[in-house]
Amino acid sequence: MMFDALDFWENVRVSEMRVCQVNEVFQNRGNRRPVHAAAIHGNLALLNILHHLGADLNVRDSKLMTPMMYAAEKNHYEVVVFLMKNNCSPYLKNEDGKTALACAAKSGSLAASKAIIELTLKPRPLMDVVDRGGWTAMVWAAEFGSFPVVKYLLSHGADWRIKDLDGNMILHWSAYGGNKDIMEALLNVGCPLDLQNNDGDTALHIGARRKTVDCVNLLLRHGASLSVKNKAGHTPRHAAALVSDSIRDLLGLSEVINSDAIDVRKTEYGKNVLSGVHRPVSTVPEAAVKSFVDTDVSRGLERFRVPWFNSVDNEKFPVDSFAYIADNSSAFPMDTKIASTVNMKCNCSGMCDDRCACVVEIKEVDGEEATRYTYCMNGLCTPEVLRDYPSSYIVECGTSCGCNPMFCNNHVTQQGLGIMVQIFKTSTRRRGWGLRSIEDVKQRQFVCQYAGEWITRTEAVRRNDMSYTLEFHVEDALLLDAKYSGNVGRFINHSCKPNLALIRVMKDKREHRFPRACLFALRDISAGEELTLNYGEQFWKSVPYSCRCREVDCVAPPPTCSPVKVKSQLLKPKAKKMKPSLGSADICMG
Ligand SMILES: C[S@@+](CC[C@H](N)C(=O)[O-])C[C@H]1O[C@@H](n2cnc3c(N)ncnc32)[C@H](O)[C@@H]1O
Repeated sequence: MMFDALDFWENVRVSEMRVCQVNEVFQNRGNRRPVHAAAIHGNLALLNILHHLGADLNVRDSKLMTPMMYAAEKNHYEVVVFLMKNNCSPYLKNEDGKTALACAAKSGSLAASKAIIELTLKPRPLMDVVDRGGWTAMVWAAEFGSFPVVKYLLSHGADWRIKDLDGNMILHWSAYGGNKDIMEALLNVGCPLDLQNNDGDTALHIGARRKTVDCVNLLLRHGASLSVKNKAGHTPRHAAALVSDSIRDLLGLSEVINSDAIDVRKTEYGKNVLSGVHRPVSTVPEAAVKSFVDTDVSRGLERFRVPWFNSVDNEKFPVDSFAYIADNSSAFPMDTKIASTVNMKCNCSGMCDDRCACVVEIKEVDGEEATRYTYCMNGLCTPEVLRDYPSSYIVECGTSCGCNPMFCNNHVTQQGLGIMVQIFKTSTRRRGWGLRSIEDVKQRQFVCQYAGEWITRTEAVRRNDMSYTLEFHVEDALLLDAKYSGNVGRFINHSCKPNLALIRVMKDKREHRFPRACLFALRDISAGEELTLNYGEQFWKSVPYSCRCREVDCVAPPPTCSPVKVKSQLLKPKAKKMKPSLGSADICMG
């Protein structure tokens, strides 16, 4: 027996509530049950009681809505978390075919969207579920103008290429919704600008018709075509003629906007080029505008897609020249025995705090306690990590720790890529491909790992190419080589004024000997900037070419030795004894 939760929802005083069954169906209220009411109202306590009394949490009302869909729609994220943890399926659909995630996205409920994604084991398929109109959750967020939700879903790998039943892509819906930030984010990941739907309309036709001035302006700046005709034979100008003066003026001025908007050579490091979809303009020689390819170089191994882009020449990205790995690997059985006082396991439950054994360091000599370099609540590494760089290192909680990786914020680098990046062809000879960010990055934010294969020095000599090799100055350490197996880190070029720091991160005993090399932002980095690292003096002493970072204060010395000498240097045992402990060690390239 249970009191009427629906009365509770309608603010009827408790004394006036009537008693009802836990699973009673209220036919006069769309076949909802008490659990629906508790979810709609965000009443977690009531939901808990109902659950303990045996209420079914996955029940549907006459519109096939589950309690989780209602809670998601209203952004009651604690209720969503509770339902997810109590085995409610995020894949159930309502009568329109919408999942709870789509309900959350449509109403701009960021916290609820996050709760669903983070508590779903493999969230990518869930994000790409379509409803009866062929719309994904992200399309709903774009139409209803929720930039935070679109950004979150995009950054977690939601597929922007899915077309709806009318052949619209999300860019069409974003032009319809009119939110310029959403449109910019979509253009930045490579949404095709002039794609036509089943009626032949591009996003520009739709923006013009809907009078979404900001979006029309943005589309024009990215080079959207004014001459594409839809099936009725109308160009975007025709569509605009049916609407307001502001749009007509905008389209009338479009040639002026186009002629000075995008110069590939000027903006190679700028935002515009990231769209990869702009058309050649008069200032750019035809041959200089090449390809943007939205394959995922990581082949699904990263939580964000990794596209490549070449606006410089005809070289295609060498997909098969290396195997993509998201974490370090080794071809050798590795001796992981360590003599260490470093604590590598905590007994926390749920979320760790500053008493966590992974975070607190017991000093060897006097038994004093100190806080290690770790992360702030917002996920950025602490300022001390960069202050004490390169000797700083981070200990994260690992698989044998008691905490819950879902809630503990000491697992930052274990989720793969930290930001959305793009591999691009640089325009400087010798620098080849590089890596850039396609979102703004905060100082101290985790960017990515430098993943590679652990190899011995003998193997390094056999490979005879130190271009992708990281050396950890730790006693009898192996070398980390990304030549044949690596991740996006292997495309990071050197700069004498770098924007990334390479920090050692360990999460368990094995990683104490073989730490992961993780890259954190040394300063705020804008979307479009190339990500760079300082390879260290040793690297420039051993290569037969000089640095071409183009920094004004480039300090790389001119070439001093031949490739043959590099090889013979490698064969000799190191003259200087390697640094004995992690605490004082640093890492360098080559
Ligand atoms: C780790 S790889 C970086 C990715 C590389 N650009 C590619 O296309 O695969 C290191 C190599 O990039 C090139 N490189 C990186 N930074 C450079 C710089 N500042 N000047 C000249 N060459 C650079 C050198 O050939 C170096 O051996």
